[in-house]
Order: sequence, then structure tokens, then C-alpha cells
Amino acid sequence: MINLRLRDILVAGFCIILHLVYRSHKRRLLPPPPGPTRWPVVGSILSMTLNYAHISYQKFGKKLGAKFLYYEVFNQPIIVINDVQVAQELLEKRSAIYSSRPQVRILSEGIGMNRFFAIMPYGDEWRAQRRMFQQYFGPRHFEQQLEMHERMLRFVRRGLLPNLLTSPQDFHEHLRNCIGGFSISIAYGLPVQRQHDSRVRFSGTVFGEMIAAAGSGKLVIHFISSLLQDIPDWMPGSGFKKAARDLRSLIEKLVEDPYQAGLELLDEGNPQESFVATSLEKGRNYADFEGHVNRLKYTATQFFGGAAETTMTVFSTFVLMMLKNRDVQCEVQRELDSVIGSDRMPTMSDLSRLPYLSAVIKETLRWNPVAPLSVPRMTTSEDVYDGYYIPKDCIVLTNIYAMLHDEDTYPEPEEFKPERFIKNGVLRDDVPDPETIATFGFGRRICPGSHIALPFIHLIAASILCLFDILPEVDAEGNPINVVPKFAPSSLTSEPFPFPCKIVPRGDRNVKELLKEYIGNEPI
Ligand code: HEM
Repeated sequence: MINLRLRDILVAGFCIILHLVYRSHKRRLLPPPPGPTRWPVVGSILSMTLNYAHISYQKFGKKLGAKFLYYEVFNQPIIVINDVQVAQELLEKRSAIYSSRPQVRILSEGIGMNRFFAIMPYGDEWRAQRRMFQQYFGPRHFEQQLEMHERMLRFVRRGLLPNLLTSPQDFHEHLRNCIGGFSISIAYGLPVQRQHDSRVRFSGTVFGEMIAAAGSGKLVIHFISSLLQDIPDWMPGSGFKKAARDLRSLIEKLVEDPYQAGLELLDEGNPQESFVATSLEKGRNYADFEGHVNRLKYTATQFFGGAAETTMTVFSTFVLMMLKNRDVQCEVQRELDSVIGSDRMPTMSDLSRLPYLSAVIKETLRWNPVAPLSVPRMTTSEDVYDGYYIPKDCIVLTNIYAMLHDEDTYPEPEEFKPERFIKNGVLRDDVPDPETIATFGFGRRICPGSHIALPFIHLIAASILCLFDILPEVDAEGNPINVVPKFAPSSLTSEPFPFPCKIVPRGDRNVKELLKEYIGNEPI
């Protein structure tokens, strides 16, 4: 039997502590990843741009020949990952370290955004909300998937296509109403107006403000406003605090109102299948029912937040690309005509037989990544990678834009070329697919809604091009207007700015007849 004396234990303990201190010290002696010059106090703030930050990080990475970069702002370390393999190594293989989110004071304490699990730090509450989301919306819940597909079809046919026929000039608004309306319907089971639904509008406005406030391009502003968070309200320059409080109360209304309306509908006894109805029923006997209800309110609101702006961004980009690339649009229509014909509209089961459309959607996701700098992460302990030291509490920006514009993987990345994903009518498996790589993030915090977004996007694209042509608007002299694409410069999502275009029924199609049974005024 080993007989350890107190002295031996103390010596062993001392040696272990010494070893740990030495190891940690040795790690800290390693250099940080390459990056711009850092100045005392302000760090690399002078090298950071507010607008289109993803492009400037990409260019700077290329200049240094570095796959990931190191910045510092007021002592806050930041790494920017420009490369897929590095992202996989860190965010997937070392996910125990890289799965949290930074808690920017102005966003969490000020606006209260950290109550949504997309923004929360890694931990029990995040796990509980994400589990609740997956239990209802996860890809393995077959019946709910069928219900969701059925409802997508209903929103496209009743909500979107008839509106495009009667007021095509408002296509941005119609797309928003259709995508947002679907989210509200699935989350709360509430009826949605076919045009200008007030809940869709309100949710869109509030989430639009949140997404604009949270953009990674705004990091510098976040730091400065967080430092100034404690200045009194009467001081000049404190206006941002009031703006944050106003947004906070709008969020509270956004979380509460549709939930209460959903409850009333349940009490009336004729509800539509929804996340709220199912999750409430499931939690009836839980000991902490109140906690369960609070969680499900935020998770339901999160559904709209995750789905609406992102899907809308893909769609605006798709319409823009069809406008700028008429040959691609005609090729999609040729494929649709050969698979579907001219006397019916696409169904969910047609989608897998449209490889060219699929290549176009992949190229749309690649060409203008929806969230070019993803949602920021934060390290929960120090790390060493490739000989570089990465500290604890380091903000990690995933530059999805740089990854999907890497010219070795996607030659001529600025060109819109669906052909890069398809050969002889078959989708290529030797080109990394933006539907599965980078677009939706990495590791434990990867987007849990990709399997909802992708079929919806394919369905909307197929349905529009089956019935309509997307053509340039003409100016006062009758000349086609050349649209120059422009994008939100520093928001979380890279939505194109509104642009003029004409959506007209296809000449060889009786669109009114095809839509006859779907036209009406009653809510969906
Ligand atoms: C084309 C559409 C979409 C794109 C491109 C997209 C992209 C992303 C990205 C890049 C992230 C961050 C992942 C990371 O940190 O690595 C994310 C997170 C998230 N997305 Fe999506 N998304 C889309 C649609 C959706 C939809 C339809 C929903 C809901 C139904 C959704 C819900 C969420 C949620 C809840 C998170 C936070 C996950 C977490 O922090 O655990 N997204 N998404």
C-alpha cells in the first residue's frame, strides 16, 4: 500500500502548480496571430473599418498571406478567421473553447439581446433554449417537417404569387410578408394577412434594428458605447443609451404580444399547429412551468429573428442576380418547363429534380453570403493554434465572405457563375457546397434553421420563375435601368439595397388561371 506523507503530497502539489504556471507562461510567450500594428491603449482600432469590414479583413489577410488575423481594441483581443479549414479546426474540433458569444454591454445590458439563445453565452440556458428549438423544428421531426412544408406552399401560393400578379412593384414587401408571415404562423399559429400584416411589419422593424445594431462591422462602436454605458443620461453623447432602452421595450412587446394572441387562440379551441401550442402542452406538468413559458416565448420570437432577415437577404440577392443575368434566368425557366410543364406550379417533391436551380441557389448563397461575418464567438479558455497564442475571452469573427470568395476554391469569385456547381446536368461533388460549408456557420452554434430555410428558398425561387419573368425597369426615356448592386454596409446581414425591377407574368402562361383557386382576401 502506498503510504503518502503530507510532505510528499505538498511537494507533488507544488510541482503540478509549477508545471501549470510554466506551461501557461510558455504559451503566453508565443506570438499572437499576424495582424496590423497595435498602438498603446487603442490597439489596432485605426486599422479597422466600419463599412464592409469582411472585405477589408479578406484583403488584409491576403496581403499578409495569413489565414487568420489578430486585432486588439482597448485591450480586447479579436481574431478573424478567413479560411474554412481554420474555422473547422477551431470552431468544430475545439468547440469546447470556441462556442460562446461575446457579451457586448450595450447589446446585452442595454438592449437585452442576450435573452435570445442566438446571442447568449454558452451555458445551461443556451442549451435549454436550443434544445427546445430543436425538439420542435429539428430535421428529425418528420410530422412537423411535413406540416412546415405544407405551410410554406400555402404562404407562397396564397400570400406571395397572387400579390406579385396584382402589385409586382411592391415585390420586396410581398416577399417580406410571405417569409415573415410563415415564421409567425409556424411559431404561434396566428392568422396572417396576405398583405401588410401588422405583426410581420412590427417584428421586421424590431429585428431589423437589432440586426443593424449587432453587426460585427460595428465592433468599434460597440466598444466605445460599452465604455460610455455608465455616463449619466444628461451628458451630451448619451443619446445611444435612450435608443437602447427604447429598443429594449420594443423587444419586450415583440416577445409578449404574439404569445398572448396565440394563447387567446388556444383558449378559443381552434388553433393551428404551432411551436407555442405544442411546447405549452408538453410542459404542462413541468415543475418549473413558469420558467418553461418564459423560455418558449423567447424561442418563438427567435424563430422570426433567425428566419426572416436571412431568408429575405437570400431572396433579394436571387432576384437581383436573375435581373443581372438574364441567360441564367432563362436556363432556370427551361429546366422548370421540362420538369413541371406549363399547366401547374412546383411542389415540394419537384425540387430535387431541379439541379440547375439548385446550382443557382448555391451560387446566390456564395456570391453574397447572408451573414458575411457570421455571429461573433468568444473563447472560454486560452488556446494555441499553429504556433500562435489565442487568449481567453477573445472575440472570434468567422469571415464567411472570405471563405466563399476564396479564389483557389471558387475561381473568379466576384463573378456570378452557377456553372461552377454543375457539370453535364449533374451537381458536382468536388466543389465545396455553400449549402453545407460556411454559409450557416460551424460547430455547436451552427445555424439550426438551415433545413427550414433551404427548401423554402428553393420553393419560392421555383414558383416565381415558373410564372413570372424578372426584367429591368425602364427609365422615363424607355431605356432599361442598369442596377448597380449595393449592400447594407455594416449590418449582421448583407441585404441588397432596394432596386427597381419588373416582375411580369410569363408570356406563354395563363398565370391568372393557375392562381385562380389561391386568390382571395381571407388571412392565411
Ligand atoms: C439562408 C438562411 C440562413 C442563413 C444564411 C443563416 C446563417 C446563420 C449563421 C451564419 C449563424 C451563426 C452560426 C455560428 O455561430 O457559427 C446562424 C445562427 C442561427 N440561426 Fe440561422 N441562418 C439562416 C436561416 C435561419 C432560419 C430559417 C432560422 C430559424 C428557423 C435560423 C435560426 C438561427 C438561430 C436560432 C441561430 C443561433 C444558433 C446558436 O447560437 O446556437 N436561421 N444562422
